Amino acid sequence: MSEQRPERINFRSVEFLTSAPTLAECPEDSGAEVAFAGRSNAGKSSAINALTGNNKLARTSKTPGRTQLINFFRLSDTQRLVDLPGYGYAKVARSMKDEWQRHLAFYLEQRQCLRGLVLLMDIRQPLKEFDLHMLTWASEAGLPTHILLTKADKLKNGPAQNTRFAVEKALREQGLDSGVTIQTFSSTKKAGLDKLERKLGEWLRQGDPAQAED
Ligand SMILES: Nc1nc2c(ncn2[C@@H]2O[C@H](COP(=O)(O)OP(=O)(O)OP(=O)(O)O)[C@@H](O)[C@H]2O)c(=O)[nH]1
Ligand SMILES: [Mg+2]
Repeated sequence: MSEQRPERINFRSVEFLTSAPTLAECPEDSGAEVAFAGRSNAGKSSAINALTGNNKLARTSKTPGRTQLINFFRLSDTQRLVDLPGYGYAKVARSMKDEWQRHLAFYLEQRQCLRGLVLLMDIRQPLKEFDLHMLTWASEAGLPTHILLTKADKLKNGPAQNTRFAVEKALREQGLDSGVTIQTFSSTKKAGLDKLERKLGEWLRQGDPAQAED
């Protein structure tokens, strides 16, 4: 069986595209998009920077809730990465949180170009309420999800993999494991980048006429 090896996506060619205050103001719903979601401070912006090799691209912060706009990054004319605002920011009013949750659910369900969701969780506190909401929405929308257990550098090697097994088991038990893949990750140590790149490449090339086999 001959396997075609499509060209790797050059994540380093990334450029900031636009910020949208609401999902209604997103760029045109065409091409292919992958969104990064997760609780505030989970490391979404750091992961995008590590992936693209550009530490100045997405603003990171020790203060949770730094990313309040939906930031779009362009990889090519038809491929984008999306940094979603963190959820679970204590200082945001309850009504705003509810509003944001509605937007988020709408985006996951309606956005045609959305190929997959990267869901980041701090490896020291995975599967919080927000994460389960996201997994439920993604599952309902039939959206493949790749979980990054971030800040794995904060743990020793063994326990990091044990956490992954525990999360996999919990998802199976809750019937939320369909279409979900999981890996450990560290932006600071650049650990797990290859696996993440492969998953994103798989998603972003879907439906790309340049990659179509005939
Ligand atoms: N040790 C370690 N720290 C990390 C890692 N990834 C992120 N951090 C730190 O965690 C904090 C939050 O990272 P961000 O990337 O800003 O998190 P975010 O999910 O974008 O946060 P919001 O924009 O507030 O939603 C920063 O101080 C980062 O330096 C990691 O892999 N290892
Ligand atoms: Mg951020």
